[in-house]
Amino acid sequence: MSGGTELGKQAKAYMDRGDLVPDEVTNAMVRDRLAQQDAQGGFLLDGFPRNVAQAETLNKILDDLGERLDAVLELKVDEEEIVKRLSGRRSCRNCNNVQHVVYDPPATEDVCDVCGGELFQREDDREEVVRHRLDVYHEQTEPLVSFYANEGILVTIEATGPVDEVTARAKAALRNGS
Ligand SMILES: Nc1ncnc2c1ncn2[C@@H]1O[C@H](COP(=O)(O)OP(=O)(O)O)[C@@H](O)[C@H]1O
Ligand SMILES: [Zn+2]
Repeated sequence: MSGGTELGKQAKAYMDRGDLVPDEVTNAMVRDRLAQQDAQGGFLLDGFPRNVAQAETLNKILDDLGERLDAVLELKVDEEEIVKRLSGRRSCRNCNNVQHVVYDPPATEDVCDVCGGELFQREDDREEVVRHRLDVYHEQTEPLVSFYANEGILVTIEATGPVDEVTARAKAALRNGS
């Protein structure tokens, strides 16, 4: 979410607290993005929808475009593992590379392996905020599991383990639709 605009500043305040940005903001972004040329041959949405209202809006947007979702992928991970992954994440101020203090430690502490820029911890990756994001998930996002199961397009995988294994599991599950 880039800097200066009033809307950007408002959104950042929600994000830093670990709350969802208001639906008007995200819905408009998704509507605009899906209308662009390169989305016509297919698209993958990551982190949207995050609540039932967004899911209903998404169905309307897709109806208007004459499209529909083929699959919704649910990644299941133990909660304490999620806390470890996010609270140990470090992002580069310069090139947006993402590393992890334990799982992908930089050669020099707090220095990006890719560009030598400074690694920092996102405000919302602080442990207290991660735990709040999990509460928000259970309250607002988890209902989408049954929403999409009812639509018959939910695909669930266990997302614990090495990145390449989880990637392989996701690809296989999306091919088989189960
Ligand atoms: N669909 C959405 N609706 C509302 N806010 C969102 C949505 N997606 C992302 N955000 C905002 O952006 C923040 C960070 O997004 P998130 O997907 O958790 O980041 P990451 O995938 O990098 O961990 C969220 O906590 C929330 O404030
Ligand atoms: Zn970098």
